[in-house]
Amino acid sequence: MPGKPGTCRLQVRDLGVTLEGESILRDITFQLNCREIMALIGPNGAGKSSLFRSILGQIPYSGSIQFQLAGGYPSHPKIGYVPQSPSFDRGYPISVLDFFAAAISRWPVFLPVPGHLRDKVTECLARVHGEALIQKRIGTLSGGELQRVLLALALEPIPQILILDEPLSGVDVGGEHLLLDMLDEIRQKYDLSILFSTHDFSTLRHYADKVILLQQAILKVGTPGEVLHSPEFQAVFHLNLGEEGGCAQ
Ligand SMILES: Nc1ncnc2c1ncn2[C@@H]1O[C@H](COP(=O)(O)OP(=O)(O)OP(=O)(O)O)[C@@H](O)[C@H]1O
Repeated sequence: MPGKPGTCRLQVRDLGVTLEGESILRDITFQLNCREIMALIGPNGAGKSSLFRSILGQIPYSGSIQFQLAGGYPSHPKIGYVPQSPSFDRGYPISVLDFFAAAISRWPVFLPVPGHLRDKVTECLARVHGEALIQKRIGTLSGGELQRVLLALALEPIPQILILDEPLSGVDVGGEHLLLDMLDEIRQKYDLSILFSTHDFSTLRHYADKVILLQQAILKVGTPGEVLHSPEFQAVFHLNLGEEGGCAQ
């Protein structure tokens, strides 16, 4: 379901980022509405992660980032963040339960997890249909399973905005659809907005309400069709995806 302008929204205006004297982002203005799924695309080094990091308050920026609740009241949003998939050593001995318990409660990973904490972890994993993963070793999870665990972590507590940095990388095609269907379910169930970056354009039509094409500045914003068929998109990626879009990388 597309976003509902006029209710809550994230408003980014004239955002600029300069790191080590180099301009990374400039003139970034866009709006993310309630329940909207927005995809951020652009070549390597375009500034996608930097934009996320500025919204998260991790790097300095110029311009403004504001969040308004329904009724137009300014507020500090709760933001859930799924970083670019970390890789774990296959032999890493920590279970999903230990990892999760340590992350949400600072419970030491070398102590047995008490019952109430196990129940909490089970409840969190259930939000992503991941209860069955609780005893698996974190290093043995597939790309899609690891993304689900990281997503469950970002949903505790339930945020108003969910940001995912390349959630589809390292996930196979079947897993991609599972994950994106889950994001769609989550935004409706918890009434939140989602901003994610991707290099996979084949899923955009089905899952994104809006797409931003970024290369230091916003080159194009619109529906997936509008962006994928724009001269700006073809110029940046030197390709023509035809009617149905395709898959880069
Ligand atoms: N801490 C930093 N100091 C200086 N330059 C940085 C820093 N972090 C990122 N950059 C530069 O900012 C630019 C944008 O990087 P960023 O990671 O935001 O791009 P991206 O679009 O997420 O790329 P990718 O698709 O490869 O993940 C790059 O040129 C990068 O080298």
